[in-house]
Amino acid sequence: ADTNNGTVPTPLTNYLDTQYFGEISIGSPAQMFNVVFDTGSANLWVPSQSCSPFSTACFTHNRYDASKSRTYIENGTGFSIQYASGNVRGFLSEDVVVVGGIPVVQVFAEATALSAMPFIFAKFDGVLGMGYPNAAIDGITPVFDHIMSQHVLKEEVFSIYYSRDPKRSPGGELVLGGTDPNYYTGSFNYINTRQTGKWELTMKGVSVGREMMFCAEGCTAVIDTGSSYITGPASSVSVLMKTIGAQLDESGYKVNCDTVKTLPSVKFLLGGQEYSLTQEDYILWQSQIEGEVCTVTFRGLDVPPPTGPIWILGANFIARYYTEFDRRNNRIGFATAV
Ligand SMILES: CCN(C(=O)c1cnc(C)nc1NCc1ccco1)[C@H]1CCCNC1
Repeated sequence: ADTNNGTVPTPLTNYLDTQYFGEISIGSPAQMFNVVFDTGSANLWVPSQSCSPFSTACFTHNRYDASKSRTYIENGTGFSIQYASGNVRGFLSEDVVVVGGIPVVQVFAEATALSAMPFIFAKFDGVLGMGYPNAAIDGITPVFDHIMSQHVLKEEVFSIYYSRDPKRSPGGELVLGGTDPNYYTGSFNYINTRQTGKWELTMKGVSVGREMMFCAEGCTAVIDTGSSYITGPASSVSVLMKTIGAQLDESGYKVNCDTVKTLPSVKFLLGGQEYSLTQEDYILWQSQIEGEVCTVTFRGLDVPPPTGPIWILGANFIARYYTEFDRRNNRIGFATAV
């Protein structure tokens, strides 16, 4: 692919500040899919033409049809991925996948069963894992690793911009091979990833206002471009929510919209820098039939040891801090998003 100076931008769609996805193609002729570029996982899956009609989540999305692709290569190995929020089952296939105009021959999963929760709410069809190879199920080489081995990228990095304003276009941007100065200001602060071969950092504390309330002894922060919210250990998040006067209901933590302007900043101490989120950044203000609803974009999630306890910094964090994922130096860079 003729990549302009070795960096390749892909525009992303922003759905309600909670889902960001971009278009890829699989097969010849091209079959188009909307996928989440997800640093929290390392496999590519899309719904399959052969999914059961009873799998509503599968049926309501674009589906890959191997019989219509002349570059399809059969594999058939079983596949199953388990997220905290749901699961995906299917089988492996191989075909030409094009991301940002760069073609790779890729082993991916055709999903034949998608759990209704949460995928009936997905505006995207599938997930393109941007994680490290050792996080990939079935030992499959991830898409970005195939792209790196083509030596078409200026740098072995990729960057993510998520817009905060649903009306703003583009809703976001993935850059393969570099960063896009149009979407950040100032310089990057870099933090080395832990040796785990995952996009995770050591966090030195979480403060509310001026008080450090959590993770003072150090904890793990996963930078997950595929998660909408920030999650932390349920006990910590419930204390944090009590501090800001949020109530938990069936669809998450809510605050009275009148109190939003008085809410404190929440700060994450990473690599000697404090990354602050103001109420602007962590409150999702939605006008619904019953009036204004203000959702706090934090969720409690207990990840069992040895992986957990962890904090997951998702889209609401990335929307504030433009993020560069550096595979060459195994580090993550943050700059203030514009
Ligand atoms: C994609 C699966 N994920 C979701 O959190 C998720 C689930 N279900 C829906 C409907 N949306 C999700 N993410 C929307 C989104 C897009 C970009 C930012 O957030 C996570 C699972 C763990 C690894 N990381 C990804």
